[in-house]
Amino acid sequence: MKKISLLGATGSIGIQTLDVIESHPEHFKLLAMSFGSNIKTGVDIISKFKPAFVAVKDKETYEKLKFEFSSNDIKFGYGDNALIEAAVYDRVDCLVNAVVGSVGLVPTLRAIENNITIAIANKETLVTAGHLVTEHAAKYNVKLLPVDSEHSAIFQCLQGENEKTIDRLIVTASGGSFRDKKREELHEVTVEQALNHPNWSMGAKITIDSATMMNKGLEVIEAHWLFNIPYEKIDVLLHKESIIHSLVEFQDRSIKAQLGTPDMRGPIQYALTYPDRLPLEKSKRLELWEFGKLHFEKADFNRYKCLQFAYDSGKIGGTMPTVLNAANEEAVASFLKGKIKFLQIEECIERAMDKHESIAHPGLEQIQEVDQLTRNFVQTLIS
Ligand SMILES: NC(=O)C1=CN([C@@H]2O[C@H](COP(=O)(O)OP(=O)(O)OC[C@H]3O[C@@H](n4cnc5c(N)ncnc54)[C@H](OP(=O)(O)O)[C@@H]3O)[C@@H](O)[C@H]2O)C=CC1
Ligand SMILES: CC(=O)[C@@H](O)[C@H](O)COP(=O)(O)O
Ligand SMILES: [Mn+2]
Repeated sequence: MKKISLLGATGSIGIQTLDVIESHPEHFKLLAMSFGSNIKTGVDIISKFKPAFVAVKDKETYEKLKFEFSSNDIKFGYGDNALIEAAVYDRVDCLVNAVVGSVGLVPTLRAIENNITIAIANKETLVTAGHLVTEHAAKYNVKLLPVDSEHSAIFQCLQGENEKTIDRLIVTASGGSFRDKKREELHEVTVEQALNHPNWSMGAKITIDSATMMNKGLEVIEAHWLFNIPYEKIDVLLHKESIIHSLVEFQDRSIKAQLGTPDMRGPIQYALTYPDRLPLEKSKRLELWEFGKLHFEKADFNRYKCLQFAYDSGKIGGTMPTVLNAANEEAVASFLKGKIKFLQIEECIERAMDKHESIAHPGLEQIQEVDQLTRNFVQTLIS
């Protein structure tokens, strides 16, 4: 029985992780969880799964939960320390980090220090401080298992392979909600249009990232850290059906790909069962004849400027990816609130990166300081 802590339980990945846990009660037990402030969904999850510890973002939500579950034996906490407490609770076997944003960084580092296997969906943590996370994982001999569909695909392609023989990673991209629009048509697009992803139902932030193609940029940096591959050997391929989840090319020009219907429960479950597999309940079998054709296009870096920014920041390294990520988080949150237009997201990121001089080999405090300064700077551009 694997004891699991789940950060971001009320989110898109969180709910699908709970679905996987629920379908294999003999294998998985939810011991601790966290969420932000979606109390209605949070209460439903707590009532059903009865975890031993629950962390929430703010005191108000905490007080309401304490009252709601006063007759139960469940412990509650709130704020940053509670998020860490949930991550390492009772030395769980596996932390599923499905929170959104760089808030997931410190809990991940603390879980690694407690020798807890990390199933990582929270790509912002790897983008903002990939060197700290991977160095920590190596130091404590802890596994970092990918949940993101592309990285799970690459990870599955690499099973049984010698990593020295990898020639190239090919990360596939759907193109997002505006893939059929020209750049000139993006000036007046709405939040509602941007949230309409063609293939996946996901949280708001990642859906906007997918529309700007920043999601793919973040994934390139995520792949760099997870698989220790230089940026020159990571390509992005437009593939509008999201059926091939990514590919690996080896030195002998052989290419392996991982395919499946777009269903995040597959990668989530694989991270939880690795190196084994279990049946995936209620899953649709992929029948390639239903598609007939699959489509591929070269990624255009002038059309998708965020993709270029991500490669640039990754190659510069140091604190530049921290700036890329923090500026993007701040700009996307403002776009979602209707404060800026869609194309201003990339303007904010470009200006934040232009202003920043990267610090090489930053420690946690420097990362946190740069993250906060970048957010403050982006706010001055918005207000
Ligand atoms: N959705 C998907 O299919 C995929 C997602 N990912 C990645 O997984 C991560 C989660 O994505 P997704 O599930 O879509 O996101 P959602 O927005 O759906 O869920 C985010 C979760 O994090 C919680 N949360 C948000 N902010 C905070 C905070 N400051 N402190 C504590 N908890 C917080 C939310 O709580 P509440 O809502 O209660 O406030 C919610 O439970 C992201 O990094 C994303 O890029 C990767 C691949 C696919
Ligand atoms: C499901 C998943 O892993 C998302 O990150 C997905 O890849 C988004 O799709 P695109 O960014 O390719 O539009
Ligand atoms: Mn992905």
